[in-house]
Amino acid sequence: MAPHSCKGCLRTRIARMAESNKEIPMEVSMNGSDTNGLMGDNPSMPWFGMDIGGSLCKLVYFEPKDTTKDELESEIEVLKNIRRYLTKNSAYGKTGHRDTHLQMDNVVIRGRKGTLHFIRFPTSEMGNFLALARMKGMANLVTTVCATGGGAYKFEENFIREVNMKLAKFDEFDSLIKGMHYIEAQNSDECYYWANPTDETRCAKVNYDFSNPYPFLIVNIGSGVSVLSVNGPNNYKRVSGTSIGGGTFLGLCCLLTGCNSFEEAIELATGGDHTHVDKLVRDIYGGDYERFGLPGDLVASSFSACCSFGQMNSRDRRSKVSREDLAKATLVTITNNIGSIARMCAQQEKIDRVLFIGNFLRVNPIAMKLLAYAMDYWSKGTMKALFLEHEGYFGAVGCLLQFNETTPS
Ligand SMILES: Nc1ncnc2c1ncn2[C@@H]1O[C@H](COP(=O)(O)OP(=O)(O)OP(=O)(O)O)[C@@H](O)[C@H]1O
Ligand SMILES: CC(C)(CO)[C@@H](O)C(=O)NCCC(=O)O
Repeated sequence: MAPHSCKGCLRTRIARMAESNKEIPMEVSMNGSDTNGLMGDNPSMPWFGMDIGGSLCKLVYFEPKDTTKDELESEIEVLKNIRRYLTKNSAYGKTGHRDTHLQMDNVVIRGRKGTLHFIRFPTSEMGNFLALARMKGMANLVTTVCATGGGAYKFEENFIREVNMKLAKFDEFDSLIKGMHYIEAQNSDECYYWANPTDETRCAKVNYDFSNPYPFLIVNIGSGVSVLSVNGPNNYKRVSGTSIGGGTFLGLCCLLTGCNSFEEAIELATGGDHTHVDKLVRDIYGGDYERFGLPGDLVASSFSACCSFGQMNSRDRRSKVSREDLAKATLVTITNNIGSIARMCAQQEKIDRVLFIGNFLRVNPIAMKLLAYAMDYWSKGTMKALFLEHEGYFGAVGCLLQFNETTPS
């Protein structure tokens, strides 16, 4: 589908309103000037980018701040209400959240200056989201929304049927990379690494200058994990992936501990000790396995302490394991596995900087520090784990940027 140009869009809107016998609002005038915040060849407001993933839907909303008094006065009520609703609240229903700490002011998109707002909700709530969008009058706008992620395909029909919205679909990895470069260039504090990741007293986030990025590896930890080798702005390939990702962590943690949310899982893990659950090299060797550089405190076998006969029999040992320990062991198991795949991919691609992103890293310093340590240790200091503040939002930003730039599918 070719993206709308301003006038084409206006024509389509009027035609669609006429087709559906809707009253054409006064604000859409027939002389070709659309007063709903349109300028030049830009698509009509509101500008959204959506990344509809397997677990979370990420919604980026661009709020124009350069609107003239005249434009503001003539803006239709529905648009005003949507802007007010999105920007004055930080929670939407029971499960929608705006990450206010990530908000970016004074950004320029397609020549318009404004603020980027970052909103997320579980993809399982898509039905409620569409009902809310309808209630807020979105169905009367006849607008196109940029979308990426698997859900852009899965829910395309629902958007048309329920809110009269067309999805301009963009590839999830093209969007991810474009969004990542855009945000990184706007925000000098975006990229960082963890210094002294294993020392609680000295451990710190340190700013990293990523202005000369190529080549680098992206490890996107969402529900599943994708590994991309990036050699230039439009030159990348997906080199690997694993189904054992953020969704696996949350699923297993809920099953093992009875917790009900990602936040609860992370909170439990923070108070846990994985060595009560895992078998370490020292449990097998009595110390380090020096010849092959395996330190005694390395996990030799995940989750296997609970089923071995040592000083305690397995049932006694299991009864001493807390929910916190199980959550921590799950987090360590999944994270180490991802770290190991990342390192092998980096080695194969001859890349030394690995950018870990995705919402699995949200409020999750344990995983970030483990990844930082693992990359450094196993590469003998030659590889660096990097992180970005807007960890899970790049796809949504990237597809918003591509609107009108290329022809979406
Ligand atoms: N509030 C939350 N609710 C659910 N999962 C969360 C939450 N916060 C962080 N997560 C973690 O983030 C993961 C989803 O990350 P992300 O949004 O990057 O991926 P996705 O786009 O849903 O998945 P995919 O790209 O595989 O389709 C979850 O599996 C979970 O581990
Ligand atoms: C299927 C996607 C790309 C959807 O974002 C992601 O969940 C993923 O990369 N999963 C891992 C698939 C695999 O390589 O085993």
